[in-house]
Amino acid sequence: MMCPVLKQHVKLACVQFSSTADKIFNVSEARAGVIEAANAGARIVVLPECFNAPYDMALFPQYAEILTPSPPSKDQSSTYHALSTLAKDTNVYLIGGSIPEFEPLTGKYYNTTLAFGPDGAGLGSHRKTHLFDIDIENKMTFRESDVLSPGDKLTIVELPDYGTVGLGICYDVRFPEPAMIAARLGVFALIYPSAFNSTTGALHWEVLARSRALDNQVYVALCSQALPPTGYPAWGHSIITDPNGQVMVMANREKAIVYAELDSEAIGQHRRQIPTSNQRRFDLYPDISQLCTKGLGLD
Ligand SMILES: O=C(O)CCC(=O)C(=O)O
Repeated sequence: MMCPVLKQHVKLACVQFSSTADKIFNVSEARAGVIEAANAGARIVVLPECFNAPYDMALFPQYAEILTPSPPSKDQSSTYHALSTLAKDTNVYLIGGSIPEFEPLTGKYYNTTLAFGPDGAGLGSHRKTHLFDIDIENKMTFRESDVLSPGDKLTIVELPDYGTVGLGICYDVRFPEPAMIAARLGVFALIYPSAFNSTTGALHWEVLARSRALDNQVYVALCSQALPPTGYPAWGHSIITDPNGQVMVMANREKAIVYAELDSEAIGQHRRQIPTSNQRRFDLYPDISQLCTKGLGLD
């Protein structure tokens, strides 16, 4: 098992805001938030799930973009390029929330996050692997799979100044296995652009963030959309937890930026104090990080 390494202290920010029907406005909101976070000293900045479009499956195809590093044609808006430029302008590692993706070869749609380095280069992408299909009577029904296809790989991205992070999107946080695999392979943080809702957010948001952190003794960041005046009732409460499962910071439901200093010593310290990572009984159950290497983080 690889020991997670955070090479140096780093300030991480979650930029929480709500998306509207106006893509240009949404991208400008993201830009303003990332600039503010960078000016406050953040070097890893995270945006919410579906930040450039309404979180509404019926509208996904209308907002979806082909994700390509090649320059956009004049009538093709490109969130890819806006994010790449933003990372470069602000000198941050940018985990670009998620955006609706159209894959022209297959005609499929995905919910996809993009990661960029401070030079603007794409570092990796993650297509949501577990689609949000739930039905809680009279409270919350959602079926991403009506429109979206699931991604078929787990994603670990290297941020050269700091180490590696595991990426997931929102509902992915409910699944401990990918988080565990990423942690065993040495990530210092699990990062999930998200948009829970009033029903499941109240039930499970904080406990999921804390569980993934404590299970794996790594940092966890969930960056949510804020609660909009109408439409999808995003839970907000962007949260960063430490490797001991404690909440370092949590927003309310309004627009906000939350910050936490990730300490390069903290993971090792918590692992020495409560050494579950060395006490696993692989004679009784398998080490899933050894079983699953398919597509892992390698675009
Ligand atoms: O897991 C949940 O309760 C919410 C998930 C969600 O909102 C999403 O995946 O977009």
